[in-house]
Amino acid sequence: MRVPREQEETLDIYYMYEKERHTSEIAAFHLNRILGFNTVPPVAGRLFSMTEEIYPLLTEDIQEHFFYSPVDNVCFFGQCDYFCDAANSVCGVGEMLEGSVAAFLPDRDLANWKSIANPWKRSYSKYNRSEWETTDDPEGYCEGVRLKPPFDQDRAILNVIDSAIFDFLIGNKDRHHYYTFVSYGNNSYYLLFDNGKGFGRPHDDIIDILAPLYQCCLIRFTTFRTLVQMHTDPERRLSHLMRESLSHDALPEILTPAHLRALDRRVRIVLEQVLKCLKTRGRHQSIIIDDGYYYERG
Ligand SMILES: Nc1ncnc2c1ncn2[C@@H]1O[C@H](COP(=O)(O)OP(=O)(O)OP(=O)(O)O)[C@@H](O)[C@H]1O
Ligand SMILES: [Mn+2]
Repeated sequence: MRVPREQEETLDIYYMYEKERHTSEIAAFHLNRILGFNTVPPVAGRLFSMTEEIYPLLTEDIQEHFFYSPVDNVCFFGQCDYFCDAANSVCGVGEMLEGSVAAFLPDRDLANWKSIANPWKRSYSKYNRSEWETTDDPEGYCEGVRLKPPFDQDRAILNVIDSAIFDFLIGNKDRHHYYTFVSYGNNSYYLLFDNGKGFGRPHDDIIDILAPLYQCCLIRFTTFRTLVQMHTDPERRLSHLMRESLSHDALPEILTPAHLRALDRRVRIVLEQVLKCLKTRGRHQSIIIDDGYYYERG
Protein backbone atom coordinates (compact mmCIF):
# COMPACT_ATOMS: atom_id res chain seq x y z
CA MET A 1 0.00 0.00 0.00
CA ARG A 2 1.48 3.26 -1.15
CA VAL A 3 -1.61 5.37 -1.57
CA PRO A 4 -4.55 5.81 0.81
CA ARG A 5 -7.87 4.77 -0.76
CA GLU A 6 -9.36 8.25 -0.65
CA GLN A 7 -6.37 9.95 -2.28
CA GLU A 8 -7.16 10.63 -5.93
CA GLU A 9 -4.52 10.73 -8.63
CA THR A 10 -3.80 14.24 -9.92
CA LEU A 11 -4.47 15.11 -13.58
CA ASP A 12 -1.02 16.64 -13.88
CA ILE A 13 0.82 13.37 -14.05
CA TYR A 14 1.89 11.11 -16.89
CA TYR A 15 0.67 7.60 -16.43
CA MET A 16 4.16 6.15 -16.04
CA TYR A 17 4.58 8.11 -12.82
CA GLU A 18 1.28 7.06 -11.26
CA LYS A 19 1.66 5.05 -8.07
CA GLU A 20 0.33 1.52 -7.93
CA ARG A 21 -2.58 0.76 -5.61
CA HIS A 22 -2.98 -2.57 -3.86
CA THR A 23 -6.74 -2.03 -3.94
CA SER A 24 -6.58 -1.80 -7.73
CA GLU A 25 -4.77 -5.14 -7.98
CA ILE A 26 -7.44 -6.74 -5.78
CA ALA A 27 -10.45 -5.13 -7.45
CA ALA A 28 -9.06 -5.94 -10.91
CA PHE A 29 -8.93 -9.63 -10.08
CA HIS A 30 -12.54 -9.64 -8.88
CA LEU A 31 -13.73 -7.61 -11.86
CA ASN A 32 -11.95 -9.85 -14.36
CA ARG A 33 -13.63 -12.89 -12.84
CA ILE A 34 -17.05 -11.24 -12.79
CA LEU A 35 -16.63 -10.35 -16.46
CA GLY A 36 -15.98 -14.05 -17.03
CA PHE A 37 -12.52 -13.47 -18.50
CA ASN A 38 -10.63 -15.38 -15.80
CA THR A 39 -7.31 -14.05 -17.04
CA VAL A 40 -5.97 -12.27 -13.93
CA PRO A 41 -4.06 -14.51 -11.50
CA PRO A 42 -5.92 -14.50 -8.16
CA VAL A 43 -5.08 -11.52 -5.95
CA ALA A 44 -6.04 -11.03 -2.31
CA GLY A 45 -5.48 -8.30 0.21
CA ARG A 46 -3.99 -8.80 3.65
CA LEU A 47 -2.10 -7.14 6.48
CA PHE A 48 1.64 -7.70 6.76
CA SER A 49 3.87 -7.36 9.73
CA MET A 50 6.64 -5.22 8.27
CA THR A 51 9.20 -6.33 10.84
CA GLU A 52 8.33 -10.04 10.90
CA GLU A 53 7.16 -10.77 7.37
CA ILE A 54 8.87 -8.24 5.11
CA TYR A 55 12.12 -7.20 6.75
CA PRO A 56 13.66 -10.72 7.05
CA LEU A 57 13.06 -11.39 3.34
CA LEU A 58 14.98 -8.38 2.12
CA THR A 59 18.59 -8.09 1.11
CA GLU A 60 20.78 -6.02 3.39
CA ASP A 61 20.87 -3.01 1.10
CA ILE A 62 17.09 -2.70 1.27
CA GLN A 63 16.95 -3.52 4.99
CA GLU A 64 18.97 -0.34 5.36
CA HIS A 65 16.00 1.53 3.89
CA PHE A 66 13.87 0.75 6.97
CA PHE A 67 13.26 3.52 9.48
CA TYR A 68 10.70 4.92 11.92
CA SER A 69 8.62 7.91 10.85
CA PRO A 70 8.38 10.92 13.21
CA VAL A 71 5.18 9.41 14.63
CA ASP A 72 6.82 5.98 15.08
CA ASN A 73 5.28 4.11 12.19
CA VAL A 74 7.58 1.65 10.42
CA CYS A 75 8.54 2.86 6.93
CA PHE A 76 10.74 1.66 4.13
CA PHE A 77 11.47 2.31 0.49
CA GLY A 78 12.57 -0.11 -2.21
CA GLN A 79 14.77 0.09 -5.22
CA CYS A 80 13.12 1.16 -8.46
CA ASP A 81 13.12 3.89 -11.08
CA TYR A 82 10.48 6.20 -9.64
CA PHE A 83 9.53 7.22 -6.11
CA CYS A 84 12.03 4.88 -4.45
CA ASP A 85 13.47 7.27 -1.92
CA ALA A 86 12.87 8.30 1.69
CA ALA A 87 10.50 11.07 0.60
CA ASN A 88 8.25 8.47 -1.02
CA SER A 89 8.36 5.76 1.60
CA VAL A 90 5.81 3.08 2.32
CA CYS A 91 4.66 3.45 5.93
CA GLY A 92 2.58 1.10 8.03
CA VAL A 93 0.22 1.82 10.84
CA GLY A 94 2.64 1.00 13.60
CA GLU A 95 4.36 -1.93 11.96
CA MET A 96 1.32 -3.31 10.11
CA LEU A 97 1.00 -2.61 6.42
CA GLU A 98 -1.81 -3.40 3.99
CA GLY A 99 -0.84 -5.07 0.75
CA SER A 100 -1.95 -7.44 -1.98
CA VAL A 101 -0.62 -10.86 -2.85
CA ALA A 102 -1.00 -12.65 -6.18
CA ALA A 103 -1.03 -16.34 -6.88
CA PHE A 104 2.36 -17.11 -8.32
CA LEU A 105 2.33 -18.24 -11.94
CA PRO A 106 3.90 -21.62 -12.64
CA ASP A 107 7.64 -21.57 -13.06
CA ARG A 108 8.58 -20.60 -16.59
CA ASP A 109 10.45 -23.92 -17.01
CA LEU A 110 7.11 -25.63 -16.57
CA ALA A 111 4.82 -23.25 -18.40
CA ASN A 112 6.70 -20.64 -20.33
CA TRP A 113 4.94 -17.44 -21.26
CA LYS A 114 5.86 -14.69 -23.64
CA SER A 115 4.94 -11.05 -23.96
CA ILE A 116 3.11 -9.40 -26.82
CA ALA A 117 3.40 -5.63 -27.13
CA ASN A 118 0.04 -3.88 -26.95
CA PRO A 119 -0.54 -2.16 -30.34
CA TRP A 120 -2.45 0.54 -28.42
CA LYS A 121 0.30 1.13 -25.90
CA ARG A 122 0.86 4.74 -24.82
CA SER A 123 4.08 6.60 -25.46
CA TYR A 124 6.53 6.67 -22.57
CA SER A 125 7.61 10.14 -23.57
CA LYS A 126 6.29 13.38 -22.15
CA TYR A 127 6.79 14.96 -25.56
CA ASN A 128 5.46 12.48 -28.12
CA ARG A 129 2.32 10.49 -28.51
CA SER A 130 1.79 7.08 -30.07
CA GLU A 131 0.57 6.65 -33.62
CA TRP A 132 -2.86 5.37 -32.55
CA GLU A 133 -3.39 8.61 -30.58
CA THR A 134 -2.50 11.02 -33.35
CA THR A 135 -3.60 9.25 -36.55
CA ASP A 136 -6.23 10.98 -38.68
CA ASP A 137 -7.31 7.54 -39.91
CA PRO A 138 -8.22 5.54 -36.77
CA GLU A 139 -10.00 2.80 -38.75
CA GLY A 140 -6.90 2.49 -40.86
CA TYR A 141 -4.74 2.14 -37.76
CA CYS A 142 -6.79 -0.86 -36.65
CA GLU A 143 -6.72 -2.36 -40.14
CA GLY A 144 -2.95 -2.06 -40.10
CA VAL A 145 -2.73 -3.83 -36.75
CA ARG A 146 -4.93 -6.61 -38.07
CA LEU A 147 -2.65 -7.33 -41.01
CA LYS A 148 0.19 -8.55 -38.83
CA PRO A 149 0.35 -11.71 -36.68
CA PRO A 150 -0.88 -12.43 -34.10
CA PHE A 151 -3.60 -9.82 -34.59
CA ASP A 152 -4.59 -11.24 -37.98
CA GLN A 153 -6.47 -13.83 -35.90
CA ASP A 154 -9.95 -12.74 -34.75
CA ARG A 155 -9.28 -14.32 -31.38
CA ALA A 156 -6.23 -12.15 -30.79
CA ILE A 157 -7.80 -8.81 -31.73
CA LEU A 158 -10.91 -9.66 -29.68
CA ASN A 159 -8.63 -10.41 -26.72
CA VAL A 160 -7.06 -6.95 -27.09
CA ILE A 161 -10.52 -5.37 -27.17
CA ASP A 162 -11.72 -7.37 -24.14
CA SER A 163 -8.58 -6.22 -22.33
CA ALA A 164 -9.17 -2.60 -23.34
CA ILE A 165 -12.71 -2.78 -21.97
CA PHE A 166 -11.33 -4.24 -18.75
CA ASP A 167 -8.68 -1.49 -18.53
CA PHE A 168 -11.27 1.20 -19.24
CA LEU A 169 -13.44 -0.11 -16.41
CA ILE A 170 -10.55 0.05 -13.94
CA GLY A 171 -9.02 3.20 -15.49
CA ASN A 172 -5.61 1.71 -16.32
CA LYS A 173 -3.61 3.49 -19.01
CA ASP A 174 -0.50 1.35 -18.54
CA ARG A 175 -1.17 -1.88 -20.42
CA HIS A 176 2.10 -2.05 -22.31
CA HIS A 177 2.20 -5.84 -22.83
CA TYR A 178 0.00 -8.90 -22.86
CA TYR A 179 1.26 -12.30 -21.82
CA THR A 180 0.37 -15.74 -23.17
CA PHE A 181 1.50 -19.26 -22.44
CA VAL A 182 3.81 -20.30 -25.28
CA SER A 183 2.49 -23.86 -25.52
CA TYR A 184 -1.03 -22.56 -26.25
CA GLY A 185 0.16 -20.83 -29.42
CA ASN A 186 -0.90 -17.45 -30.76
CA ASN A 187 -4.59 -18.05 -30.50
CA SER A 188 -4.82 -18.14 -26.73
CA TYR A 189 -6.13 -15.78 -24.06
CA TYR A 190 -4.07 -12.95 -22.56
CA LEU A 191 -2.90 -13.00 -18.98
CA LEU A 192 -3.56 -9.63 -17.39
CA PHE A 193 -1.28 -9.17 -14.43
CA ASP A 194 0.06 -5.76 -13.33
CA ASN A 195 -3.22 -4.01 -12.54
CA GLY A 196 -2.05 -1.60 -9.85
CA LYS A 197 -2.54 1.58 -11.85
CA GLY A 198 -6.32 1.53 -11.81
CA PHE A 199 -8.99 3.15 -9.68
CA GLY A 200 -7.09 6.40 -9.35
CA ARG A 201 -9.85 8.83 -10.36
CA PRO A 202 -13.45 7.78 -9.74
CA HIS A 203 -14.99 10.86 -11.37
CA ASP A 204 -13.07 10.60 -14.65
CA ASP A 205 -13.56 8.18 -17.50
CA ILE A 206 -10.55 7.82 -19.76
CA ILE A 207 -12.32 7.22 -23.03
CA ASP A 208 -9.26 6.64 -25.19
CA ILE A 209 -8.45 3.44 -23.28
CA LEU A 210 -11.32 2.16 -25.43
CA ALA A 211 -9.51 3.05 -28.67
CA PRO A 212 -9.17 -0.60 -29.76
CA LEU A 213 -12.95 -0.95 -29.43
CA TYR A 214 -13.94 2.19 -31.32
CA GLN A 215 -11.12 2.19 -33.85
CA CYS A 216 -11.83 -1.42 -34.83
CA CYS A 217 -15.57 -1.42 -34.09
CA LEU A 218 -15.37 -4.98 -32.82
CA ILE A 219 -16.45 -6.67 -29.62
CA ARG A 220 -16.68 -10.31 -28.58
CA PHE A 221 -20.31 -11.43 -28.40
CA THR A 222 -20.02 -12.94 -24.93
CA THR A 223 -18.47 -9.72 -23.58
CA PHE A 224 -21.20 -7.61 -25.19
CA ARG A 225 -23.87 -9.89 -23.72
CA THR A 226 -22.35 -9.66 -20.24
CA LEU A 227 -22.22 -5.84 -20.40
CA VAL A 228 -25.81 -5.62 -21.63
CA GLN A 229 -26.93 -7.82 -18.74
CA MET A 230 -25.04 -5.62 -16.28
CA HIS A 231 -26.67 -2.55 -17.75
CA THR A 232 -30.23 -3.85 -17.88
CA ASP A 233 -30.63 -6.32 -15.00
CA PRO A 234 -30.53 -4.53 -11.62
CA GLU A 235 -29.43 -7.76 -9.95
CA ARG A 236 -26.43 -7.98 -12.22
CA ARG A 237 -25.37 -4.37 -11.91
CA LEU A 238 -21.60 -4.37 -11.85
CA SER A 239 -21.31 -2.23 -8.71
CA HIS A 240 -23.56 -4.71 -6.93
CA LEU A 241 -21.59 -7.77 -8.09
CA MET A 242 -18.31 -6.09 -7.20
CA ARG A 243 -19.42 -4.97 -3.77
CA GLU A 244 -20.56 -8.51 -2.99
CA SER A 245 -17.42 -10.12 -4.38
CA LEU A 246 -15.01 -7.71 -2.67
CA SER A 247 -16.73 -8.26 0.68
CA HIS A 248 -14.92 -11.63 0.73
CA ASP A 249 -11.51 -9.99 0.77
CA ALA A 250 -9.73 -9.77 4.11
CA LEU A 251 -9.27 -6.00 3.76
CA PRO A 252 -12.17 -3.56 4.14
CA GLU A 253 -13.64 -1.26 1.48
CA ILE A 254 -11.41 -2.16 -1.45
CA LEU A 255 -13.45 0.24 -3.59
CA THR A 256 -15.09 3.39 -2.28
CA PRO A 257 -18.72 4.08 -3.28
CA ALA A 258 -17.51 6.57 -5.92
CA HIS A 259 -15.41 3.86 -7.59
CA LEU A 260 -18.32 1.41 -7.53
CA ARG A 261 -20.58 4.03 -9.15
CA ALA A 262 -17.87 4.65 -11.74
CA LEU A 263 -18.04 1.00 -12.80
CA ASP A 264 -21.76 1.21 -13.66
CA ARG A 265 -21.21 4.47 -15.53
CA ARG A 266 -18.32 2.97 -17.50
CA VAL A 267 -20.34 -0.11 -18.48
CA ARG A 268 -22.85 2.29 -20.04
CA ILE A 269 -20.07 4.17 -21.83
CA VAL A 270 -18.70 0.97 -23.37
CA LEU A 271 -22.18 0.10 -24.64
CA GLU A 272 -22.58 3.62 -26.06
CA GLN A 273 -19.40 3.13 -28.04
CA VAL A 274 -20.73 -0.15 -29.44
CA LEU A 275 -23.99 1.58 -30.32
CA LYS A 276 -22.06 4.25 -32.21
CA CYS A 277 -20.35 1.52 -34.23
CA LEU A 278 -23.68 -0.14 -34.96
CA LYS A 279 -25.08 3.20 -36.20
CA THR A 280 -22.13 4.19 -38.35
CA ARG A 281 -20.80 0.89 -39.62
CA GLY A 282 -23.98 -1.18 -40.01
CA ARG A 283 -24.06 -4.99 -40.09
CA HIS A 284 -24.02 -6.11 -36.49
CA GLN A 285 -22.54 -9.50 -37.46
CA SER A 286 -19.32 -7.73 -38.42
CA ILE A 287 -19.19 -5.75 -35.17
CA ILE A 288 -20.39 -8.15 -32.46
CA ILE A 289 -18.35 -11.26 -33.13
CA ASP A 290 -19.34 -14.68 -31.87
CA ASP A 291 -15.98 -16.43 -32.04
CA GLY A 292 -17.19 -19.38 -30.03
CA TYR A 293 -15.41 -18.18 -26.94
CA TYR A 294 -17.57 -19.56 -24.20
CA TYR A 295 -17.13 -18.99 -20.54
CA GLU A 296 -18.85 -19.63 -17.26
CA ARG A 297 -19.35 -16.53 -15.19
CA GLY A 298 -16.93 -16.54 -12.25
N1 LIG B 1 1.43 -13.59 -10.44
C1 LIG B 1 2.69 -13.63 -10.87
N2 LIG B 1 3.39 -14.77 -10.87
C2 LIG B 1 4.67 -14.81 -11.32
N3 LIG B 1 5.33 -13.76 -11.81
C3 LIG B 1 4.69 -12.57 -11.85
C4 LIG B 1 3.34 -12.44 -11.38
N4 LIG B 1 2.98 -11.14 -11.53
C5 LIG B 1 4.04 -10.51 -12.05
N5 LIG B 1 5.08 -11.36 -12.25
C6 LIG B 1 6.43 -11.04 -12.80
O1 LIG B 1 6.91 -9.85 -12.22
C7 LIG B 1 7.14 -8.85 -13.23
C8 LIG B 1 6.78 -7.48 -12.71
O2 LIG B 1 5.42 -7.45 -12.30
P1 LIG B 1 4.50 -6.26 -12.72
O3 LIG B 1 4.40 -6.22 -14.21
O4 LIG B 1 3.21 -6.38 -11.97
O5 LIG B 1 5.33 -5.02 -12.12
P2 LIG B 1 5.75 -3.64 -12.76
O6 LIG B 1 6.76 -3.06 -11.85
O7 LIG B 1 4.53 -2.82 -13.00
O8 LIG B 1 6.41 -4.05 -14.16
P3 LIG B 1 6.52 -3.21 -15.51
O9 LIG B 1 7.62 -2.22 -15.33
O10 LIG B 1 6.83 -4.26 -16.53
O11 LIG B 1 5.20 -2.56 -15.77
C9 LIG B 1 6.29 -9.31 -14.41
O12 LIG B 1 6.77 -8.85 -15.65
C10 LIG B 1 6.36 -10.81 -14.29
O13 LIG B 1 7.56 -11.29 -14.87
MN1 LIG C 1 3.64 -1.92 -14.55
